[in-house]
Amino acid sequence: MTDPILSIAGVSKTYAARGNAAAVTALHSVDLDIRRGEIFALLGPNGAGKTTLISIVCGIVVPSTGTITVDGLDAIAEYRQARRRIGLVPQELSTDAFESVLATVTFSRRLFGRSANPAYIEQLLRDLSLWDKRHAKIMELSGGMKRRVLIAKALSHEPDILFLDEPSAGVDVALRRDMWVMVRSLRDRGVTIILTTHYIEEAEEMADRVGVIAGGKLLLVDDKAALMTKLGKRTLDLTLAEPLATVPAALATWAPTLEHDGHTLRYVFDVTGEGTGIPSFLRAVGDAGIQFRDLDTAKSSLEDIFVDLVGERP
Ligand SMILES: Nc1ncnc2c1ncn2[C@@H]1O[C@H](COP(=O)(O)OP(=O)(O)OP(=O)(O)O)[C@@H](O)[C@H]1O
Repeated sequence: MTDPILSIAGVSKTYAARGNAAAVTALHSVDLDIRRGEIFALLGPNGAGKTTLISIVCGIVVPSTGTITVDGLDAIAEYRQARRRIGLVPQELSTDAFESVLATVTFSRRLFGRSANPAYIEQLLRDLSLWDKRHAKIMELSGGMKRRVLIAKALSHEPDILFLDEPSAGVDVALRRDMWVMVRSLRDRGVTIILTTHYIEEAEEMADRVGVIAGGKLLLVDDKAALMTKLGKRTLDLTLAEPLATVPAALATWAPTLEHDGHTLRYVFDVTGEGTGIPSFLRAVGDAGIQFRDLDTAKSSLEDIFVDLVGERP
């Protein structure tokens, strides 16, 4: 791969035992390279280690082992320079309740040592529909507006990499839509986006590549399309002219099932499997004298793939 913008190598994290709580290993030797300009979705159930990984990259949590390189900079030894490249939209807003929107976002930019750029901040607030609220105090804003402020803060210093931690959690439809429009336009401008999610649809809709994490282990990383093809299954449903009581022995090779009280003959196959395929199955159906009225095919969703891998719904 050409020159990743972010490289995570052998990163583990064990939170030490405290009081009655035992030590927790939240990450087990994670290796991950993020490509310049991609939208990467880190998909995993609660407690998988997503937030821990993001927090390590952003310098909020210290890893137990491993290295992180941000655009060629060591994220620990060259923390300030590396951190300047990164914007983080956390799950919750923790400070600034009494500040105005404009002051908060302007201050965030200064924190990263960037010179003032009122025109950029104005455009950012306009893009996030916050300009009319620029003089409002954070505490006066609705939950959705506070989320928008978090995004504005994360983008205030013009980062090259944007992390979105569970961007859709507790967000209404309008904000979600605005957010995705914005993410796509940021990507078009060359910003690399990494989002964590346990919503499959989000990964399916937005990501160029997907990484599946569970129990602190990165189980796989692949192009979304390749993942769907490689691991995807296809279902062929035949709506039968006459219902069947049992699957005819002649079709045993394909192991189809009967659904809807015998009205549907369902054949599920692995797209990469040997000897599978619709034509041979349909020939066998014809040879067995089975008539059908309709035919429907469907690909498995990322959700089905995830359940196969992780053994639970995200
Ligand atoms: N500060 C901490 N001290 C001890 N254990 C922690 C700490 N933070 C996280 N953990 C544990 O590490 C594991 C991974 O948690 P993490 O928050 O990274 O997962 P996550 O994938 O982001 O989950 P969620 O989707 O629920 O936010 C969990 O078992 C969690 O309880």
